[in-house]
Amino acid sequence: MTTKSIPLTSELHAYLVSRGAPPDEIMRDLAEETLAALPNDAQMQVAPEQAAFLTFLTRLLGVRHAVEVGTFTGLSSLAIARGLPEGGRLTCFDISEEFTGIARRYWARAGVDDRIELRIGPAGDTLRELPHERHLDFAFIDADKTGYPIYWAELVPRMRPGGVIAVDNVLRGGRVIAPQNADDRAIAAFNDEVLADVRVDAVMLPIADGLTLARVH
Ligand SMILES: C[S@@+](CC[C@H](N)C(=O)[O-])C[C@H]1O[C@@H](n2cnc3c(N)ncnc32)[C@H](O)[C@@H]1O
Repeated sequence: MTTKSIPLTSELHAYLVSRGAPPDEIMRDLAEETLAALPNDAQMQVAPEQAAFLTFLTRLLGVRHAVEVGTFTGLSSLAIARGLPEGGRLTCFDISEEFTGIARRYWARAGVDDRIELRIGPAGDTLRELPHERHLDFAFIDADKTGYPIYWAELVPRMRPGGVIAVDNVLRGGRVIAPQNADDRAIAAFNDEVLADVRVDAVMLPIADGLTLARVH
């Protein structure tokens, strides 16, 4: 019995990943290629247990229409797409053709490219092009941290009642309680905004760098 999440050593993390839903060969290759091609950015990928959780959650919620803000080389989008049923759709938003060029290849290899649409451009602008209706079942926010309040403002009114928004990096490596830069301060303020938002019920989970799940009323 413990009243808080236990710290994960590298060994314990490897155990958790191996006994949870370990990444398959395609996801392992994607992680390896990302590290080789983009060594300075590879840490932006979601953790393997988060990828497994995103697939699980997408299936659990019966998601048919999902959005991702911040696609990078495609690990989280691949995980979400794999959880979609036949006919399900994932719309991805990113600013980088270079990063998402890698994503496109892995979506094709995994056979999910036909259910993913990629929109390139600043998500603050491109999200506004989505229908102004409550049509989204699931959204994952994992882009530039100062943009989170904008993405939240665009997404919440578009979620169907009971739809869920997942938000990554809400702990900022622990720095949310003593912010050291603009991104830390943005996330600390964003977390306060979510807590005060009467349109949602939210929980903050200590998965990887912290993941908030918000259910929209
Ligand atoms: C943390 S990474 C996303 C990681 C991804 N979820 C994964 O699991 O691989 C953040 C991404 O946000 C994108 N990004 C940064 N600023 C953006 C903006 N204004 N609009 C859309 N995407 C943006 C970057 O190009 C980068 O690919």
